[in-house]
Amino acid sequence: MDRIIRIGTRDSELAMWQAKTVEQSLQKLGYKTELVPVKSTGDLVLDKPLYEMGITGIFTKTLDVAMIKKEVDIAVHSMKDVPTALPQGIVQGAVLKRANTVDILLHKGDTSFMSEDAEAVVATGSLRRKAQWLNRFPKHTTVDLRGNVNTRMEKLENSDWKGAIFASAGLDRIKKKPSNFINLDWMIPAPAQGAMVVVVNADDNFALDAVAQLNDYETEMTTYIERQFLRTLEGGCTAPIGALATYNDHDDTINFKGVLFSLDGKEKFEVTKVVDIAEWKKLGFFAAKEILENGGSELMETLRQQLKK
Ligand SMILES: NCc1[nH]cc(CCC(=O)O)c1CC(=O)O
Repeated sequence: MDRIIRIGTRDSELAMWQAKTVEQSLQKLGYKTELVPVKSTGDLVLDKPLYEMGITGIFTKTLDVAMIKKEVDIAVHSMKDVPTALPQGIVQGAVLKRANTVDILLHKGDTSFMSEDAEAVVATGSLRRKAQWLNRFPKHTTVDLRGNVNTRMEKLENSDWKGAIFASAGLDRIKKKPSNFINLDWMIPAPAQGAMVVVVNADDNFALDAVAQLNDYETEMTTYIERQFLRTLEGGCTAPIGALATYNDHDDTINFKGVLFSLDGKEKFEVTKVVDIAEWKKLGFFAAKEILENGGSELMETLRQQLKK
């Protein structure tokens, strides 16, 4: 146990909280650790929408390089920011027990704009959130909002927008969730939202053994289903896709809901499934196939054209 496990992390408040949580768990198991904060391009490049940069791995790229160069031994990520295909030589070591998966709207006290016929401006940098918001509130407009959680809250404060959309988990973790929020329980979260993943160099058995002890099997399974759905649909583009799988322990089943939207939110494909736990390995694949075979593949092709750089 003498080796020090170097934990790579982005340097935002949320990322640091997540990495420290992993660090504490490893220390409790008796491991020596060191935190290595790294600035990532996701924080640095803020003048262009993320999807225009053509990389899904915008948040993870810098840490991937640090891993491959063996500057760090493991890295902690918000799992929803991690591309479905990991770089060669890097493997998933553990998925931590999932937190709240819901998206929330932060507002400024007045929520009367949340009606069918009101006009309002709501901020989000996510295509998935934008499409689902416009699907529900067709008369609203959305504006792009990026940066880490803290920056986005500040921008909302200094704007005339009615509200902005966040993942509850991010604000809960850094204890910055204000009282003026609404749970968007109708919005389907990003695949793996609310889950943290620890990635490890594939040839590092010491770190693999250490990290494996942090894995939560239920979260590993449900995020696998959601990311398989995403991977089967996406073909390498950041489309408006949501997915949520939950496990019911009373009858040993999985509930799954997956959605695909057009950018303006007007077109919507949805699949809902309840299956026996024995069928979990292919659930995401079959759900995606169902959408693709019912018109979803045409929409995916349109999205690929629209999002192409
Ligand atoms: N894309 C940024 C990001 N990545 C992970 C989280 C929060 C934690 C999570 O969703 O797991 C956030 C912030 C947000 O979406 O508001």
